[in-house]
Amino acid sequence: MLQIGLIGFGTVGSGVYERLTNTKEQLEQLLGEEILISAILVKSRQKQRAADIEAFVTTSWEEFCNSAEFDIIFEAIGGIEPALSYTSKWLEKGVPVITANKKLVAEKGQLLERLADQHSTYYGYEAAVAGGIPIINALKGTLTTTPISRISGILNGTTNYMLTEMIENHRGFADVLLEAQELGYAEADPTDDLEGFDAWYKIRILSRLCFGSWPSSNEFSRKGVSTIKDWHVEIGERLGFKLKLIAEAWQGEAKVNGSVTPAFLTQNEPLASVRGVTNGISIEGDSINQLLFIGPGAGKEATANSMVEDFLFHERTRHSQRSLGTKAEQRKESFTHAFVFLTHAEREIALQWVKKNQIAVIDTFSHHEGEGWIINSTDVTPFETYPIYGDVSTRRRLETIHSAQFGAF
Ligand SMILES: NC(=O)C1=CN([C@@H]2O[C@H](COP(=O)(O)OP(=O)(O)OC[C@H]3O[C@@H](n4cnc5c(N)ncnc54)[C@H](OP(=O)(O)O)[C@@H]3O)[C@@H](O)[C@H]2O)C=CC1
Ligand SMILES: N[C@@H](CC=O)C(=O)O
Repeated sequence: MLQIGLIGFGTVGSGVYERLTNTKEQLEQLLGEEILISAILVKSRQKQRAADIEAFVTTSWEEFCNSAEFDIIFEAIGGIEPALSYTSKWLEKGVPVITANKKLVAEKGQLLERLADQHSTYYGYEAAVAGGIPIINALKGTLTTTPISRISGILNGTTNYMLTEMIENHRGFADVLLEAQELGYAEADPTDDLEGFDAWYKIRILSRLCFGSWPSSNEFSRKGVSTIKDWHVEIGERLGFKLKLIAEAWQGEAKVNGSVTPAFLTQNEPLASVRGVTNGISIEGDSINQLLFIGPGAGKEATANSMVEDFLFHERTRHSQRSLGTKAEQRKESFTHAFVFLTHAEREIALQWVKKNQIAVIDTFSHHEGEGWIINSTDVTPFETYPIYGDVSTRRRLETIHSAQFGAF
């Protein structure tokens, strides 16, 4: 009999319980043995739990550990501690651990993978990136030697859901955030979603799989959605762009670069049509051109499905691993233009700034709160600036129309 331990019984943990219970027969057939959810570890003594949980539920770590001879542990509590100590304990005993905890994987994945190797077991983190999309095991299992030059995507379901609702249904920020929390999409502290931490953990994990080494926390930049104003979004829409929180990592000349930032996408960029809680991931390389993965990025069922499939993947293909010796292809900077937003009071300074730096402004839009300028530069500007993804080179150039203002370049 295969004994299962669940650490955490919130949105994801309870989803894993339901998935295991509802597909028990099928799983037992596949695994060739009976499965039993032996114990569940939670934090709060006060919380009401469903009456029909057929497992020992405890708030005591010691009781949990002594309650069974576990063959597999699912961790869905989040954060670094105590998840790190709990995970280490089971890996050291040679028990595989399946997690959805992207923060722990991004910050301590190197250590935990080493521990798993040393004890000939498995640390599975399929569900930690992009909820229901099987991207981790696709990279490990079927793209093992494919050279990759860039990976990019919409990796946070909460903010994509919020941006979609705010733009398409004109709803307020606080209202949609509350809904995303009620739907179980947001992190325990939603600052992780809003300030881009969640997507930043995920792109660091993907970067490790695509380019070989674990990026440290200061190597990838991060900007969340909290600086975005309604009028930035409105101007972007009027000029035909979609605003998305984009995470990317690419192989530069000397090192791997990475970032998380709100960005404006042209309509024909595949990720521009990724709406709601859906995530999208694009993988680029010479031999594959572009692969796209689109699917649910958060939520109970999708994430629990990934955790259970991760466990089965391990059982079937114990030795699958992306060859981290795969030579990565180099990429240039992945955008050439940016959107600059200025208040009307900043206009004169901005005009002087573009002239002094010989930067071409190729389109503008004026709003009662300020202006949006599309510039052909990727440099840091003194104004609120977001990259543009997609080809804007054929846009109407302004210098002939406004040469008196912008100067002719
Ligand atoms: N929600 C989602 O859509 C997704 C979440 N994830 C990740 O999954 C993990 C869990 O998220 P989610 O299910 O949403 O979180 P929840 O807040 O819904 O659930 C957390 C669970 O962990 C338990 N817990 C928290 N701290 C401890 C502790 N110290 N000891 C024992 N139990 C503890 C809580 O206990 P109690 O019930 O007593 O409060 C609760 O059952 C996180 O790492 C998250 O990033 C990944 C993909 C998608
Ligand atoms: N808070 C996360 C949950 C899944 O990883 C998100 O919104 O994407």
